[in-house]
Amino acid sequence: MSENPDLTNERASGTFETNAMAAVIYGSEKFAQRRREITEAISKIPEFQDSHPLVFMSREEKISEACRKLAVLSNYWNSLIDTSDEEEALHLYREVLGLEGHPLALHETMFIPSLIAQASDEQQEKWLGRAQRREIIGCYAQTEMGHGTNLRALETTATFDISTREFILNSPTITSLKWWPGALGKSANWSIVIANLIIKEHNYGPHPFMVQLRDEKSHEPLPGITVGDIGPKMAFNGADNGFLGFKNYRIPRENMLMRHSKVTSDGSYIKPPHAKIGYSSMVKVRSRMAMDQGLFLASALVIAVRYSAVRRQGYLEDKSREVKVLDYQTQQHRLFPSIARAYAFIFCGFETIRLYDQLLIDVQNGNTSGMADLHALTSGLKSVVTYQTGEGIEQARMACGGHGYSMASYISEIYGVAIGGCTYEGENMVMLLQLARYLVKSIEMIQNGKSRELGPMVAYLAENESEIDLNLGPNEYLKVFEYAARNQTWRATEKFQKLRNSGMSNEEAWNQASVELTRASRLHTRLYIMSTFINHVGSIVDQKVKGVLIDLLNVHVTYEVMDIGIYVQGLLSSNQMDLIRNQLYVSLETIRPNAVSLVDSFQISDMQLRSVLGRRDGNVYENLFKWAKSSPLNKTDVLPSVTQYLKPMMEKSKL
Ligand SMILES: CCCCCCCC/C=C\CCCCCCCCCCCC(=O)SCCNC(=O)CCNC(=O)[C@H](O)C(C)(C)COP(=O)(O)OP(=O)(O)OC[C@H]1O[C@@H](n2cnc3c(N)ncnc32)[C@H](O)[C@@H]1OP(=O)(O)O
Ligand SMILES: Cc1cc2nc3c(=O)[nH]c(=O)nc-3n(C[C@H](O)[C@H](O)[C@H](O)COP(=O)(O)OP(=O)(O)OC[C@H]3O[C@@H](n4cnc5c(N)ncnc54)[C@H](O)[C@@H]3O)c2cc1C
Repeated sequence: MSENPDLTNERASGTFETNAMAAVIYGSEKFAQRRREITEAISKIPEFQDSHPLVFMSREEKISEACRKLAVLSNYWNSLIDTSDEEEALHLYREVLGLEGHPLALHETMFIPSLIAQASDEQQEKWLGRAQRREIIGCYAQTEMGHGTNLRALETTATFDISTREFILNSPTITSLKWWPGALGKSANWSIVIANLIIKEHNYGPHPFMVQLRDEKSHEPLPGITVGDIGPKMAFNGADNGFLGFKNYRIPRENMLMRHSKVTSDGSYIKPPHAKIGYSSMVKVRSRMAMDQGLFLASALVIAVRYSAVRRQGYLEDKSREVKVLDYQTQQHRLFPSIARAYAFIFCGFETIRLYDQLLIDVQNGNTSGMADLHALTSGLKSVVTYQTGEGIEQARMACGGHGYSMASYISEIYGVAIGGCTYEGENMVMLLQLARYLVKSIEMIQNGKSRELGPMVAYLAENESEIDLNLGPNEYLKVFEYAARNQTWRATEKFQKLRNSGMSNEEAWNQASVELTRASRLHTRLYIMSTFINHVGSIVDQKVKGVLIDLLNVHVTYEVMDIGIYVQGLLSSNQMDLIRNQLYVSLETIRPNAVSLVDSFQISDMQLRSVLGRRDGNVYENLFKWAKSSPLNKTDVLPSVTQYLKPMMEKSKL
């Protein structure tokens, strides 16, 4: 069937090449091209297609379908991608397995990265190759039923037995059961387990251990291990998140991951070069999250924008034909700022992934000085990005009206998966407060006359306000944001200090100032996102692409400043606020002809999108009908439940 003419016209009105834009989104022409090649190659392998729509499958079927595809994938892995390239691998996973989770997700995202960052050279020799060849399947078991955020309260113990040179793992209480780890429930046979290291009754706190959970031949749990699936979740139901308990389960001394902390055979403990070095796997995932969430948001927007270009409802001036809903200003206001955010998140994602890779090298060379900065940055970024992604996806769903609520849109699934990110890798509020610690310390440095020692990301906290001329473009909006973030950070810090100086304990003063502190963290992070977006656009060479991204940037900066209006009341007059509001409306109109091309440029395939509404060809209605007819409820005209219950009930009512 040919393309819906409404979408053809939209594409014709685009002022730039989507391949050129994809090269900017994905960091290079080479990677953008590789993505297309991988997608093309996959489309030719019929076994990678869903055997029937995932939304009609039970949880067991989803997990089984994911395993089937993983097994097929193992035959093609080396021919489809450069296996040393993480981004290619993740693209392949997204295409083939989609986003509902699968038994290798944690293997790739946490198990292998933990071995790389935490295992000694000898340990890597023993396990890393096996993991990379997928001879074993691993997971990352840290969270417990009673403890997730506060790692210092974890209860699982690994007690060193000097006589046998083994660690004895125990889960002393019900609350100490590991709870949530992905792939733990049924798939993984090994795990990195985070447990308190106990030597001679001294607790050295949480440390990572390499633990075999299941027999490599029979896959049966090993004696001393209780393991299973935690049940259905809001989304991610293609993954078997699990529980795990230990009863006097022994592992060799060599199974504690010993790149940084060490336990010698006589039970001596060697401290790591940085107290939080064992948290690196979490920083790794957090550093990926802006990119991954940006792609979740992008997926929802591809669906909503394409659908809005074929959905006609109501009239503007021309009463002879209903208009595309994309022509309504309210629809544009609902969707276009999120397009801008998706671009901005992906640009930030590339930056934080690069920073993590550099930090990994630095730490391996003994330099841990960058850890605090990256921890603060990624803590704030994961929190703001996951929250705004959830908001944006929900708006995309509503922008699709009734059909958005149908699983045919697939938006609810994207939403469910994306908002998991508000919780995993550290609940958002808690991570905002981690960043706040860093911001408060920065203010204290300024108060103590040490402004010069501030890092580049917080130097603005020491600056004075300057006059704002909003006709000058994005950099002036950046100054507005700096004003807001600086003011809020000072206010929140001063509140905390005042409470503490009044005699309150440090902890209680912190708690009483914490809402204000999280507000400071959000503003600081949104400033970082804006400045990364501006810098990125500034570096683009292709003038057509750059022109459109400047338009998108204008949507971003005006929308963001309007959104934080309450924090800039002392800086901007109501006339200036009106001016910004009008600039936003003008920017929405400017971006309108490029809206479809901007979402096309994400180059997310129909296979990956799984959305009837978001199809590239725009043939929504006929496929929606086809999709509904394929519902298992439509296999028969009269359901057994009607025969068994409703008919007798109706018959009885007739008497
Ligand atoms: C996600 C990648 C996906 C790729 C997908 C690809 C797409 C494929 C498509 C679909 C497939 C779907 C696959 C999706 C995969 C889903 C993955 C889900 C993964 C989820 C895994 C988990 O959730 S694992 C568990 C995570 N748990 C947490 O994050 C716990 C949070 N808590 C903490 O981190 C800590 O407890 C704390 C930081 C909050 C506090 O720690 P602690 O009590 O020890 O410290 P203090 O508060 O006292 O602070 C002391 C001091 O330390 C500094 N500090 C803390 N952490 C760090 C650090 N990491 N680095 C450096 N410094 C640190 C802190 O700032 C303090 O400093 P001061 O100077 O004293 O202020
Ligand atoms: C989809 C998904 C996948 C996951 N995968 C894994 C995995 O593979 N491995 C693994 O180990 N774990 C995993 N987890 C667990 C996850 O990491 C934790 O759920 C997360 O870290 C949050 O911890 P919590 O559940 O203890 O929340 P809690 O800390 O109990 O949070 C509850 C509430 O308390 C508040 N709160 C807690 N502490 C503070 C504080 N200090 N100050 C202010 N407010 C506070 C929070 O803001 C929140 O509102 C996964 C979770 C999900 C949802």
